[in-house]
Amino acid sequence: MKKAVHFGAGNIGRGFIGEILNQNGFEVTFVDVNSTVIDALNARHAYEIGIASPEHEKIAISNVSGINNKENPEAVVEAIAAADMVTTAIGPNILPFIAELCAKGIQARRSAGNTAALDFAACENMIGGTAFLFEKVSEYLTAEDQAFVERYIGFPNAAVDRIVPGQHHEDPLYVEVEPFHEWVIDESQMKSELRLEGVHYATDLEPFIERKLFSVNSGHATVAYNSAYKGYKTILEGLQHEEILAALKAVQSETRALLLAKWGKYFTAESLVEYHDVIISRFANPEIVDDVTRVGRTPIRKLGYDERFIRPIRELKERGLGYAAHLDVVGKIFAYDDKEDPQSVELQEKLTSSALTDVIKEVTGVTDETLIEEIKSVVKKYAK
Ligand SMILES: NC(=O)C1=CN([C@@H]2O[C@H](COP(=O)(O)OP(=O)(O)OC[C@H]3O[C@@H](n4cnc5c(N)ncnc54)[C@H](O)[C@@H]3O)[C@@H](O)[C@H]2O)C=CC1
Ligand SMILES: O=P(O)(O)OC[C@H]1O[C@](O)(CO)[C@@H](O)[C@@H]1O
Repeated sequence: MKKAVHFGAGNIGRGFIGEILNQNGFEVTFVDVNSTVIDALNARHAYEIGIASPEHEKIAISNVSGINNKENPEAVVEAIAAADMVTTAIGPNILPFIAELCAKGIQARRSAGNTAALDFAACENMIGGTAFLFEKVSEYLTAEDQAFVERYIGFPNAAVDRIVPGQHHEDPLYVEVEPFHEWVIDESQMKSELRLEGVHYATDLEPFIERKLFSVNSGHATVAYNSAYKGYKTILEGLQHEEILAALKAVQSETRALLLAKWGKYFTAESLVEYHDVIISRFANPEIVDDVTRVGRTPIRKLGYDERFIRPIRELKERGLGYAAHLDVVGKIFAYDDKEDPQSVELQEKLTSSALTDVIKEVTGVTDETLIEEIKSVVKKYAK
């Protein structure tokens, strides 16, 4: 049986990556710091996924186990040494913390003379997520290890799309997911010959990951921050408000203009409208209760230079295209106040203790003075 190691036994890990790996006949070892989940995986070696649709289909997942990387890092190294595939879904901020273990796993393969090709795929909401992981892993590799990686280990970028909301069930392993799913891996960066059913292999990931990130993630975040601003608790509640739906459609329209300008070879205006309409219906799935706080989590990350708002704004501006709808959401992200979210607390503290221009520069990385002034004006407009 083929073996996969997956970092992050959370929502997307169990609710999507685990399903695809299981359907492809893999034995999956989940690596996580959550001992409740890891203990349950080792006790049952199985779990269930529920599909959030009127039919409420259930999918049984088997041949799974877990390792707590805090308590048993050596077991993770051994698992990577014997793996046929390694994936992650732990959040972009956490990737640096697993880099050393990944490097040790690679070194263990090299010491054991295991020259079977292996790919690492980071399945995070991030452009160049696996490349970022590789950069961090490289910090722990010697020149000899690097030569080994060059021959046998691939770090293909990937994009995953499935809405898996926060889970509140008695069973810590049960996970409810939307029916839609899409997993794309950049085949040109792979070393292994393994190809999975249910994964789309592309040689040009960039247009597809940008379409996904700037449509699903920018769109969802637009609904979340607008909903938070108006005091709604769930995405579905917020979407009932016509101004919020209009804000989403305005962001989508700017996104289409950018995607067509950059990637007109891949997409038509009609196909993008269809893609965006499907996304609205996914956000409005009545079977899913998705908290605004989940979709709005980590606002400092989401205000990043290459993230879902600042990057499209920069790229639209460079092309002389409109970006008012994106900019409006940026104002509401700065106003986002969730006492349970450490980044939201940090952002609000920065706003009270430092000059606004400095906070904008630090958080967004923007240096264009005109844009900084525009951001300042929306931040002031929505400051509470
Ligand atoms: N939930 C969703 O709908 C989607 C999420 N994603 C991406 O997948 C990633 C994970 O998201 P979710 O599954 O929603 O989050 P989650 O919070 O449910 O899962 C993350 C898991 O990582 C674990 N973790 C945290 N620090 C760790 C460490 N140092 N070592 C090992 N495990 C650690 C947590 O305990 C948790 O189980 C994010 O990058 C997200 O953007 C991508 C597409 C869809
Ligand atoms: O995981 P992040 O980057 O915090 O953003 C949450 C996002 O995850 C998703 O659930 C799936 O991509 C989106 O719907 C949402 O925008």
